[in-house]
Amino acid sequence: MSSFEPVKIGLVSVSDRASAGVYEDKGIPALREWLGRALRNPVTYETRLVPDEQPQVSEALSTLVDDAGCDLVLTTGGTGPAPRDITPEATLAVADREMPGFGEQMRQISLRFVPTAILSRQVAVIRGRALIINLPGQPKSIAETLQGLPQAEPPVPGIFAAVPYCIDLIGGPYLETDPAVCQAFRPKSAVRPAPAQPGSPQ
Ligand SMILES: Nc1ncnc2c1ncn2[C@@H]1O[C@H](COP(=O)(O)OP(=O)(O)OP(=O)(O)O)[C@@H](O)[C@H]1O
Ligand SMILES: Nc1nc2c(c(=O)[nH]1)N[C@H]1C(S)=C(S)[C@@H](COP(=O)(O)O)O[C@H]1N2
Repeated sequence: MSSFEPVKIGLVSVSDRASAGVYEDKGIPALREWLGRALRNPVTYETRLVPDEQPQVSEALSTLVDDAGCDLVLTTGGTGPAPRDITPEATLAVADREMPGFGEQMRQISLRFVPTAILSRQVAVIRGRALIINLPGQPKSIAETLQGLPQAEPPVPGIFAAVPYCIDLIGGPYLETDPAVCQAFRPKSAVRPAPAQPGSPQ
């Protein structure tokens, strides 16, 4: 039994073609794969695969937060400038407050990978006691933005490093990360001692 707090995470893949079955959705598996490596908490996932339609994306986000009780919701896809890219608008439509630093930092990180990073209009917002973050649609961009480039000189922290403390501040569960994947940052005063693991000395 884990003594880390349980967390509920919503994953929303916004893709016309994946939702229509034209291609296999790789967004949700990529999100689960990265989060599964990064988080030590027991996680329950709620997933949605939706087309690029603003009402459907907003509805998915609001029900994941209000009804399913997600602490964190990550979207992938639909952040670009094409007419059907509406994920940022759908996210802002359900926002209580904006968290502009996440989008700013993701575009900076992504510039290290692709010159078209600035084409992503991704946003992050708070709704109730949940954080909602947009990621780009390219499946490989998920690990790129969440993890950054920890081996680069100087290292580029991924945006997930700031997610646990943000969730603390909005009243959510205490997220613990595997430092080999993501070194979460909290001010010293906010760091809690790690819970004892079964089999570890008392
Ligand atoms: N959910 C997904 N699963 C697999 N590949 C994806 C997914 N979403 C995007 N991609 C890939 O990343 C590219 C850029 O993503 P983008 O969100 O701009 O898609 P798009 O061109 O709007 O198409 P669609 O909405 O039909 O996925 C896509 O052209 C596709 O190759
Ligand atoms: N890390 C990362 N960021 C990225 C990309 C990428 O491949 N990797 N693709 C860019 C491109 S080409 C576009 S058009 C925008 C928006 O993508 P979306 O519409 O798939 O969300 O994200 C940008 N950000």
